[in-house]
Amino acid sequence: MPDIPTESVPVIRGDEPGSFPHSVLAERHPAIIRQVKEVFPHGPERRRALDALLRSCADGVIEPLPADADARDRDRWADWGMSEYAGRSWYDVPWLWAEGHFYRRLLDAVGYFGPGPWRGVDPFRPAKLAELDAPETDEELAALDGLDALSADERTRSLLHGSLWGNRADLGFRLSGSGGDAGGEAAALVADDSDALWSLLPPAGAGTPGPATLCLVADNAGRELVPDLLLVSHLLGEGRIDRAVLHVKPYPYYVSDATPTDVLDALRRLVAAGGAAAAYGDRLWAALTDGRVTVRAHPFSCAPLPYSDMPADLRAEFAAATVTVLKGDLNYRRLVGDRRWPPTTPFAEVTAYFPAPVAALRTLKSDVITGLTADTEQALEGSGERRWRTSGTHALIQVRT
Ligand SMILES: O=P(O)(O)OC[C@H]1O[C@](O)(CO)[C@@H](O)[C@@H]1O
Repeated sequence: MPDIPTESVPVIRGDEPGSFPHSVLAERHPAIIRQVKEVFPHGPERRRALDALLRSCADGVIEPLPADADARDRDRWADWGMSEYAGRSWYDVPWLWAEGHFYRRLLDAVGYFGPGPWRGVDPFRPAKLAELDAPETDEELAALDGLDALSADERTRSLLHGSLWGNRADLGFRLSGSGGDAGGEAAALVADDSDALWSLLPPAGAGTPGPATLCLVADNAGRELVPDLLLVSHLLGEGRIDRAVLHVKPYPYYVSDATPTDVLDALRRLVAAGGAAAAYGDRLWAALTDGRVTVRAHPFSCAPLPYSDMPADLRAEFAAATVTVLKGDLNYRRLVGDRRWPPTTPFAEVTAYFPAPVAALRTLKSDVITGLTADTEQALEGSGERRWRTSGTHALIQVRT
Protein backbone atom coordinates (compact mmCIF):
# COMPACT_ATOMS: atom_id res chain seq x y z
CA MET A 1 0.00 0.00 0.00
CA PRO A 2 1.21 3.54 -0.66
CA ASP A 3 2.75 5.43 2.28
CA ILE A 4 -0.08 7.92 1.90
CA PRO A 5 -3.36 6.14 2.74
CA THR A 6 -5.23 5.81 -0.57
CA GLU A 7 -8.51 7.11 0.92
CA SER A 8 -6.85 10.42 1.81
CA VAL A 9 -5.97 11.12 -1.84
CA PRO A 10 -8.92 12.89 -3.51
CA VAL A 11 -10.79 10.98 -6.22
CA ILE A 12 -11.04 13.01 -9.44
CA ARG A 13 -14.50 14.39 -10.15
CA GLY A 14 -15.79 16.55 -12.98
CA ASP A 15 -17.32 19.20 -10.74
CA GLU A 16 -14.78 21.98 -11.18
CA PRO A 17 -15.68 24.26 -14.11
CA GLY A 18 -12.61 24.97 -16.23
CA SER A 19 -10.93 21.68 -15.27
CA PHE A 20 -10.12 19.01 -17.83
CA PRO A 21 -12.56 16.43 -16.37
CA HIS A 22 -15.36 19.01 -16.36
CA SER A 23 -14.73 19.82 -20.03
CA VAL A 24 -14.97 16.13 -20.95
CA LEU A 25 -18.42 15.85 -19.35
CA ALA A 26 -19.72 19.25 -20.44
CA GLU A 27 -18.27 19.47 -23.95
CA ARG A 28 -16.78 16.21 -25.18
CA HIS A 29 -19.69 13.94 -24.36
CA PRO A 30 -22.29 16.17 -26.08
CA ALA A 31 -19.95 16.44 -29.09
CA ILE A 32 -19.74 12.64 -29.28
CA ILE A 33 -23.54 12.35 -29.25
CA ARG A 34 -23.85 14.92 -32.06
CA GLN A 35 -21.21 13.09 -34.07
CA VAL A 36 -23.05 9.77 -33.71
CA LYS A 37 -26.27 11.48 -34.85
CA GLU A 38 -24.53 12.71 -37.98
CA VAL A 39 -22.88 9.44 -38.92
CA PHE A 40 -25.94 7.16 -38.81
CA PRO A 41 -29.48 7.50 -40.23
CA HIS A 42 -31.09 6.55 -36.94
CA GLY A 43 -34.89 6.76 -36.92
CA PRO A 44 -36.99 9.05 -34.71
CA GLU A 45 -36.96 6.76 -31.67
CA ARG A 46 -33.18 6.50 -31.54
CA ARG A 47 -32.78 10.23 -32.23
CA ARG A 48 -35.15 11.04 -29.37
CA ALA A 49 -33.08 8.81 -27.09
CA LEU A 50 -29.87 10.55 -28.19
CA ASP A 51 -31.45 13.96 -27.57
CA ALA A 52 -32.57 12.82 -24.12
CA LEU A 53 -28.99 11.80 -23.34
CA LEU A 54 -27.78 15.21 -24.55
CA ARG A 55 -30.16 16.91 -22.12
CA SER A 56 -29.10 14.56 -19.34
CA CYS A 57 -25.42 15.41 -19.93
CA ALA A 58 -26.22 19.09 -19.52
CA ASP A 59 -28.20 19.04 -16.30
CA GLY A 60 -29.50 15.55 -15.66
CA VAL A 61 -28.70 12.88 -13.15
CA ILE A 62 -27.48 9.30 -13.38
CA GLU A 63 -30.49 7.07 -13.95
CA PRO A 64 -30.85 3.35 -13.25
CA LEU A 65 -30.47 1.08 -16.28
CA PRO A 66 -33.68 0.74 -18.33
CA ALA A 67 -36.16 -1.92 -17.29
CA ASP A 68 -35.49 -3.98 -20.44
CA ALA A 69 -31.72 -4.16 -19.84
CA ASP A 70 -30.20 -7.63 -19.71
CA ALA A 71 -30.45 -8.99 -16.16
CA ARG A 72 -26.75 -9.86 -15.98
CA ASP A 73 -25.89 -6.36 -17.04
CA ARG A 74 -28.17 -4.89 -14.37
CA ASP A 75 -26.49 -7.08 -11.77
CA ARG A 76 -23.08 -5.95 -12.94
CA TRP A 77 -23.98 -2.29 -12.74
CA ALA A 78 -25.44 -2.90 -9.30
CA ASP A 79 -22.07 -4.37 -8.27
CA TRP A 80 -20.28 -1.47 -9.92
CA GLY A 81 -22.02 1.13 -7.74
CA MET A 82 -25.26 2.02 -9.52
CA SER A 83 -27.28 2.15 -6.32
CA GLU A 84 -24.79 4.57 -4.80
CA TYR A 85 -24.72 6.91 -7.79
CA ALA A 86 -28.26 6.77 -9.27
CA GLY A 87 -29.98 10.11 -8.78
CA ARG A 88 -26.73 12.06 -8.51
CA SER A 89 -25.41 14.58 -11.01
CA TRP A 90 -22.89 13.35 -13.60
CA TYR A 91 -20.57 15.98 -12.14
CA ASP A 92 -20.76 14.80 -8.53
CA VAL A 93 -19.75 11.16 -8.97
CA PRO A 94 -16.17 9.97 -9.64
CA TRP A 95 -15.17 11.14 -13.11
CA LEU A 96 -14.05 7.62 -14.06
CA TRP A 97 -17.51 6.31 -13.18
CA ALA A 98 -19.35 9.11 -15.01
CA GLU A 99 -17.33 8.58 -18.19
CA GLY A 100 -17.69 4.80 -18.18
CA HIS A 101 -21.42 5.07 -17.58
CA PHE A 102 -21.84 7.63 -20.36
CA TYR A 103 -20.75 5.06 -22.96
CA ARG A 104 -23.18 2.49 -21.56
CA ARG A 105 -26.02 5.05 -21.94
CA LEU A 106 -24.91 6.03 -25.41
CA LEU A 107 -25.09 2.40 -26.52
CA ASP A 108 -28.58 2.17 -25.03
CA ALA A 109 -29.61 5.26 -26.97
CA VAL A 110 -28.45 3.86 -30.31
CA GLY A 111 -30.13 0.52 -29.67
CA TYR A 112 -26.88 -1.44 -29.34
CA PHE A 113 -28.33 -3.80 -26.73
CA GLY A 114 -31.92 -3.76 -28.01
CA PRO A 115 -33.79 -6.32 -30.10
CA GLY A 116 -34.00 -4.12 -33.23
CA PRO A 117 -31.85 -3.64 -36.33
CA TRP A 118 -29.27 -1.49 -34.53
CA ARG A 119 -28.36 -4.30 -32.18
CA GLY A 120 -24.58 -4.77 -32.11
CA VAL A 121 -23.89 -1.88 -34.52
CA ASP A 122 -20.76 -0.09 -33.29
CA PRO A 123 -21.51 3.66 -33.51
CA PHE A 124 -17.79 4.38 -33.79
CA ARG A 125 -16.98 1.85 -36.49
CA PRO A 126 -16.96 4.27 -39.45
CA ALA A 127 -14.29 6.39 -37.76
CA LYS A 128 -12.26 3.34 -36.76
CA LEU A 129 -12.28 1.96 -40.31
CA ALA A 130 -11.41 5.35 -41.80
CA GLU A 131 -8.35 5.48 -39.57
CA LEU A 132 -7.25 2.00 -40.59
CA ASP A 133 -7.68 2.90 -44.25
CA ALA A 134 -5.87 6.26 -43.99
CA PRO A 135 -2.75 6.77 -46.12
CA GLU A 136 -0.81 7.46 -42.91
CA THR A 137 -1.40 3.85 -41.91
CA ASP A 138 0.11 2.73 -45.24
CA GLU A 139 3.16 4.88 -44.59
CA GLU A 140 3.57 3.53 -41.08
CA LEU A 141 3.29 -0.06 -42.26
CA ALA A 142 5.74 0.55 -45.11
CA ALA A 143 8.24 1.88 -42.51
CA LEU A 144 8.36 -1.65 -41.07
CA ASP A 145 10.43 -2.75 -44.07
CA GLY A 146 13.26 -0.58 -42.70
CA LEU A 147 13.34 -2.41 -39.36
CA ASP A 148 15.29 -5.31 -40.92
CA ALA A 149 18.37 -3.11 -40.99
CA LEU A 150 18.31 -2.77 -37.20
CA SER A 151 19.77 -5.08 -34.57
CA ALA A 152 17.28 -7.29 -32.73
CA ASP A 153 17.42 -5.05 -29.65
CA GLU A 154 16.87 -1.90 -31.70
CA ARG A 155 13.96 -3.55 -33.44
CA THR A 156 12.44 -4.51 -30.11
CA ARG A 157 12.85 -0.95 -28.86
CA SER A 158 11.34 0.53 -32.01
CA LEU A 159 8.31 -1.70 -31.80
CA LEU A 160 7.84 -0.96 -28.09
CA HIS A 161 7.95 2.76 -28.87
CA GLY A 162 5.60 2.30 -31.82
CA SER A 163 3.09 0.74 -29.45
CA LEU A 164 3.68 3.41 -26.81
CA TRP A 165 3.33 6.41 -29.12
CA GLY A 166 0.52 4.68 -30.99
CA ASN A 167 -1.47 5.63 -27.89
CA ARG A 168 -1.30 9.17 -29.23
CA ALA A 169 -2.79 7.67 -32.42
CA ASP A 170 0.52 8.61 -33.89
CA LEU A 171 2.33 5.48 -34.88
CA GLY A 172 5.94 6.48 -35.41
CA PHE A 173 8.45 3.71 -35.73
CA ARG A 174 11.25 6.20 -34.98
CA LEU A 175 13.98 4.12 -36.49
CA SER A 176 17.07 4.59 -34.40
CA GLY A 177 19.40 7.09 -35.97
CA SER A 178 16.93 7.85 -38.74
CA GLY A 179 15.98 11.34 -37.91
CA GLY A 180 15.67 14.35 -35.77
CA ASP A 181 12.77 13.34 -33.57
CA ALA A 182 14.51 10.56 -31.63
CA GLY A 183 15.94 13.05 -29.09
CA GLY A 184 12.59 14.76 -28.73
CA GLU A 185 10.93 11.46 -28.03
CA ALA A 186 13.48 10.59 -25.35
CA ALA A 187 12.90 13.93 -23.68
CA ALA A 188 9.17 13.39 -23.88
CA LEU A 189 9.44 10.18 -21.84
CA VAL A 190 8.81 11.17 -18.23
CA ALA A 191 9.67 7.66 -16.97
CA ASP A 192 11.34 4.79 -18.78
CA ASP A 193 11.51 1.40 -17.06
CA SER A 194 11.86 -0.51 -20.31
CA ASP A 195 14.98 -2.36 -19.05
CA ALA A 196 12.85 -3.82 -16.28
CA LEU A 197 10.28 -4.92 -18.85
CA TRP A 198 12.93 -6.69 -20.94
CA SER A 199 14.39 -8.34 -17.84
CA LEU A 200 10.99 -10.02 -17.42
CA LEU A 201 10.89 -11.04 -21.09
CA PRO A 202 14.42 -11.96 -22.20
CA PRO A 203 14.88 -13.31 -25.75
CA ALA A 204 14.87 -17.09 -26.26
CA GLY A 205 18.10 -18.70 -25.13
CA ALA A 206 19.05 -15.82 -22.84
CA GLY A 207 18.22 -17.59 -19.61
CA THR A 208 14.44 -17.50 -19.98
CA PRO A 209 13.08 -18.98 -16.74
CA GLY A 210 10.22 -20.79 -18.47
CA PRO A 211 7.32 -20.25 -20.86
CA ALA A 212 6.44 -16.57 -20.81
CA THR A 213 2.90 -15.28 -21.15
CA LEU A 214 2.16 -11.67 -21.94
CA CYS A 215 -1.22 -10.15 -21.11
CA LEU A 216 -1.63 -7.07 -23.21
CA VAL A 217 -4.57 -4.95 -22.12
CA ALA A 218 -5.21 -3.01 -25.31
CA ASP A 219 -6.60 0.48 -25.59
CA ASN A 220 -7.55 2.08 -28.91
CA ALA A 221 -8.33 0.34 -32.19
CA GLY A 222 -6.84 1.38 -35.51
CA ARG A 223 -3.50 3.11 -35.39
CA GLU A 224 -2.84 2.10 -31.79
CA LEU A 225 -3.91 -1.51 -32.09
CA VAL A 226 -1.85 -2.10 -35.24
CA PRO A 227 1.48 -1.42 -33.46
CA ASP A 228 0.24 -3.40 -30.44
CA LEU A 229 -0.27 -6.41 -32.70
CA LEU A 230 3.13 -5.84 -34.30
CA LEU A 231 4.74 -5.83 -30.86
CA VAL A 232 3.04 -9.07 -29.84
CA SER A 233 4.02 -10.71 -33.13
CA HIS A 234 7.62 -9.52 -32.73
CA LEU A 235 7.89 -10.80 -29.15
CA LEU A 236 6.61 -14.20 -30.30
CA GLY A 237 9.09 -14.22 -33.17
CA GLU A 238 11.97 -13.36 -30.85
CA GLY A 239 10.96 -16.08 -28.41
CA ARG A 240 10.57 -13.48 -25.69
CA ILE A 241 7.03 -14.77 -25.12
CA ASP A 242 5.40 -18.12 -25.80
CA ARG A 243 1.83 -16.97 -25.43
CA ALA A 244 -0.15 -13.77 -25.37
CA VAL A 245 -3.60 -12.85 -24.19
CA LEU A 246 -4.98 -9.73 -25.78
CA HIS A 247 -7.63 -8.07 -23.60
CA VAL A 248 -10.08 -5.85 -25.47
CA LYS A 249 -13.46 -4.31 -24.68
CA PRO A 250 -16.62 -6.42 -24.95
CA TYR A 251 -18.49 -3.46 -26.45
CA PRO A 252 -17.68 -0.06 -28.00
CA TYR A 253 -16.23 2.24 -25.38
CA TYR A 254 -14.45 5.60 -25.13
CA VAL A 255 -15.06 6.12 -28.85
CA SER A 256 -12.09 4.25 -30.24
CA ASP A 257 -11.39 1.44 -27.76
CA ALA A 258 -10.67 -1.89 -29.43
CA THR A 259 -13.26 -4.68 -29.52
CA PRO A 260 -12.78 -8.21 -30.95
CA THR A 261 -14.10 -6.99 -34.34
CA ASP A 262 -11.44 -4.27 -34.34
CA VAL A 263 -8.75 -6.88 -33.71
CA LEU A 264 -9.86 -8.77 -36.80
CA ASP A 265 -9.98 -5.58 -38.88
CA ALA A 266 -6.46 -4.61 -37.80
CA LEU A 267 -5.11 -8.11 -38.38
CA ARG A 268 -6.63 -8.26 -41.87
CA ARG A 269 -5.10 -4.85 -42.60
CA LEU A 270 -1.67 -6.19 -41.62
CA VAL A 271 -1.96 -9.39 -43.61
CA ALA A 272 -3.11 -7.51 -46.71
CA ALA A 273 -0.37 -4.88 -46.45
CA GLY A 274 2.38 -6.92 -48.08
CA GLY A 275 6.06 -6.52 -47.20
CA ALA A 276 7.28 -6.88 -43.63
CA ALA A 277 3.87 -5.89 -42.24
CA ALA A 278 2.29 -8.99 -43.77
CA ALA A 279 4.97 -11.21 -42.22
CA TYR A 280 4.11 -9.82 -38.77
CA GLY A 281 0.43 -10.33 -39.55
CA ASP A 282 0.93 -13.90 -40.78
CA ARG A 283 2.81 -14.85 -37.62
CA LEU A 284 0.04 -13.49 -35.47
CA TRP A 285 -2.64 -15.16 -37.58
CA ALA A 286 -0.88 -18.51 -37.12
CA ALA A 287 -0.56 -17.94 -33.36
CA LEU A 288 -4.28 -17.18 -33.10
CA THR A 289 -5.20 -20.30 -35.02
CA ASP A 290 -3.03 -22.59 -32.88
CA GLY A 291 -4.06 -20.92 -29.60
CA ARG A 292 -0.77 -19.29 -28.59
CA VAL A 293 -2.55 -15.97 -28.82
CA THR A 294 -6.07 -15.52 -27.50
CA VAL A 295 -8.44 -12.58 -27.42
CA ARG A 296 -10.39 -11.84 -24.23
CA ALA A 297 -13.29 -9.44 -23.80
CA HIS A 298 -13.93 -9.59 -20.06
CA PRO A 299 -16.95 -7.56 -18.82
CA PHE A 300 -14.71 -5.82 -16.27
CA SER A 301 -12.77 -4.27 -19.16
CA CYS A 302 -15.74 -1.88 -19.48
CA ALA A 303 -16.21 -1.38 -15.73
CA PRO A 304 -16.09 2.23 -14.52
CA LEU A 305 -13.82 1.16 -11.68
CA PRO A 306 -10.14 0.85 -10.82
CA TYR A 307 -8.38 -2.48 -11.33
CA SER A 308 -7.98 -2.76 -7.57
CA ASP A 309 -11.67 -3.80 -7.66
CA MET A 310 -11.17 -6.49 -10.31
CA PRO A 311 -13.08 -9.77 -9.89
CA ALA A 312 -11.34 -12.98 -8.84
CA ASP A 313 -11.34 -14.62 -12.29
CA LEU A 314 -9.58 -11.67 -13.92
CA ARG A 315 -7.15 -11.41 -11.02
CA ALA A 316 -6.29 -15.09 -11.51
CA GLU A 317 -5.60 -14.47 -15.23
CA PHE A 318 -3.27 -11.58 -14.52
CA ALA A 319 -1.63 -13.57 -11.70
CA ALA A 320 -0.74 -16.32 -14.16
CA ALA A 321 0.95 -13.97 -16.65
CA THR A 322 4.68 -13.26 -16.72
CA VAL A 323 3.76 -9.61 -17.10
CA THR A 324 0.62 -7.64 -17.88
CA VAL A 325 1.10 -4.57 -20.05
CA LEU A 326 -1.68 -2.01 -19.83
CA LYS A 327 -1.95 0.42 -22.70
CA GLY A 328 -3.17 3.98 -22.64
CA ASP A 329 -4.46 6.67 -20.40
CA LEU A 330 -7.73 5.16 -19.26
CA ASN A 331 -6.06 1.90 -18.27
CA TYR A 332 -3.45 3.91 -16.36
CA ARG A 333 -6.16 5.74 -14.45
CA ARG A 334 -7.75 2.41 -13.62
CA LEU A 335 -4.41 0.82 -12.68
CA VAL A 336 -3.17 3.44 -10.23
CA GLY A 337 -6.58 4.80 -9.20
CA ASP A 338 -8.12 7.97 -10.66
CA ARG A 339 -6.91 10.21 -7.86
CA ARG A 340 -4.90 13.36 -7.38
CA TRP A 341 -1.74 11.51 -6.34
CA PRO A 342 1.35 13.53 -5.53
CA PRO A 343 3.34 12.88 -8.76
CA THR A 344 6.29 11.35 -6.88
CA THR A 345 4.12 8.64 -5.28
CA PRO A 346 5.97 5.44 -6.24
CA PHE A 347 4.35 3.48 -9.07
CA ALA A 348 5.34 0.23 -7.33
CA GLU A 349 3.37 1.26 -4.26
CA VAL A 350 0.15 2.21 -6.02
CA THR A 351 0.24 -1.01 -8.04
CA ALA A 352 1.27 -3.26 -5.14
CA TYR A 353 -2.21 -4.86 -5.17
CA PHE A 354 -1.72 -6.13 -8.75
CA PRO A 355 -1.21 -9.91 -8.56
CA ALA A 356 1.91 -10.16 -10.79
CA PRO A 357 4.40 -7.92 -12.63
CA VAL A 358 2.67 -5.07 -14.39
CA ALA A 359 3.69 -2.40 -16.88
CA ALA A 360 2.02 0.76 -18.14
CA LEU A 361 2.62 2.18 -21.63
CA ARG A 362 0.81 5.48 -21.79
CA THR A 363 0.85 8.91 -23.31
CA LEU A 364 -0.33 11.44 -20.75
CA LYS A 365 -3.90 12.51 -21.50
CA SER A 366 -5.40 13.17 -18.06
CA ASP A 367 -4.33 14.64 -14.73
CA VAL A 368 -3.30 11.40 -13.00
CA ILE A 369 0.41 10.76 -12.65
CA THR A 370 2.59 8.72 -10.29
CA GLY A 371 6.17 7.49 -10.23
CA LEU A 372 7.96 10.69 -11.27
CA THR A 373 11.29 11.63 -9.75
CA ALA A 374 11.30 14.97 -7.95
CA ASP A 375 13.63 16.34 -10.67
CA THR A 376 11.30 15.28 -13.48
CA GLU A 377 8.29 16.75 -11.74
CA GLN A 378 10.15 20.01 -11.20
CA ALA A 379 11.32 20.12 -14.82
CA LEU A 380 7.78 19.54 -16.10
CA GLU A 381 6.25 22.11 -13.79
CA GLY A 382 8.97 24.59 -14.68
CA SER A 383 8.75 23.96 -18.42
CA GLY A 384 5.96 26.45 -18.94
CA GLU A 385 4.04 23.70 -20.73
CA ARG A 386 0.80 24.11 -18.84
CA ARG A 387 -0.87 21.06 -20.32
CA TRP A 388 1.92 18.49 -19.93
CA ARG A 389 -0.44 16.18 -18.04
CA THR A 390 -3.18 16.15 -20.66
CA SER A 391 -1.84 17.05 -24.10
CA GLY A 392 -0.43 13.64 -25.08
CA THR A 393 2.99 15.15 -25.77
CA HIS A 394 4.59 13.17 -22.93
CA ALA A 395 4.64 9.45 -22.33
CA LEU A 396 5.79 6.90 -19.80
CA ILE A 397 6.92 3.30 -19.54
CA GLN A 398 6.49 2.24 -15.92
CA VAL A 399 7.07 -1.27 -14.63
CA ARG A 400 6.53 -3.01 -11.29
CA THR A 401 8.45 -6.28 -11.36
O1 LIG B 1 -7.35 6.33 -25.22
P1 LIG B 1 -6.78 6.60 -23.88
O2 LIG B 1 -5.30 6.75 -23.91
O3 LIG B 1 -7.22 5.62 -22.86
O4 LIG B 1 -7.30 8.01 -23.45
C1 LIG B 1 -8.59 8.25 -23.18
C2 LIG B 1 -8.58 9.44 -22.34
O5 LIG B 1 -9.40 10.38 -22.94
C3 LIG B 1 -10.32 10.84 -22.01
O6 LIG B 1 -11.51 10.17 -22.28
C4 LIG B 1 -10.51 12.29 -22.05
O7 LIG B 1 -11.15 12.67 -23.18
C5 LIG B 1 -9.77 10.46 -20.70
O8 LIG B 1 -10.76 10.32 -19.83
C6 LIG B 1 -9.09 9.19 -20.96
O9 LIG B 1 -8.24 8.92 -19.96
